[in-house]
Amino acid sequence: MLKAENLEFYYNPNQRFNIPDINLSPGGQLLILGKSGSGKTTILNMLGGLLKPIKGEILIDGTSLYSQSGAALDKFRGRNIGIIFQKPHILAPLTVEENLSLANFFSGKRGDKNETLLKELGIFDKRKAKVNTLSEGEAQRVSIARALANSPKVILADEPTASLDDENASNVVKLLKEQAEKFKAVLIIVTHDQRVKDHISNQIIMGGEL
Ligand SMILES: Nc1ncnc2c1ncn2[C@@H]1O[C@H](COP(=O)(O)OP(=O)(O)OP(=O)(O)O)[C@@H](O)[C@H]1O
Repeated sequence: MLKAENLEFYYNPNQRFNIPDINLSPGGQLLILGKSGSGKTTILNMLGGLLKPIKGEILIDGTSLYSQSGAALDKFRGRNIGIIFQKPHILAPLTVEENLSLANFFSGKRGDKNETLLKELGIFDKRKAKVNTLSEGEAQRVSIARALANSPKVILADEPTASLDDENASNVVKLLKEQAEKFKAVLIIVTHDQRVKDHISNQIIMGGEL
């Protein structure tokens, strides 16, 4: 389902990242741990189709991610990959449901499960609220709903618990796992948050520079 092989990347040649291979079946989960600056966001961006590796290949359902470019890659990403960014990438002046509709629009998929998703994430009552009026935890759940709105095959989350208290952190990881299991999606979480460690047993540690 998701394979990353022989990936190489550097921003400058003196700082090369040591990137482990990844091979996950549908429904597979992986936690990528590592200290700040070890390259966690960098690898997530590569897996998410946002940063082309210098060498190596990423395969999603047999399709080589970076054999596509431009609009084709954008479309593939919109249909197959849901990314939860470290800082919620949601449009603050829009309402919760408008943010989800926008995600559906860009991927060309129907938003027939938006309502269910909002209910499951506990933000259905806030569907008419503008995102800039929500608490941080609620905004985080909206960004999760938006990432999941197109039933992606791959869910990538970058430090999804960083700004949350213990209870919300645990809830967010459980929600991500539940949603991934429900749709047999691959789930990859990158974090340095030790609280997430107990939730996903399949783990790799980024070793930083070579
Ligand atoms: N666009 C860029 N240009 C140059 N260097 C960069 C760029 N983005 C990141 N870096 C550097 O690459 C290293 C890894 O960054 P990255 O954001 O992947 O780490 P991280 O493990 O996600 O860190 P954190 O946990 O603090 O978010 C850092 O030293 C960072 O300064």
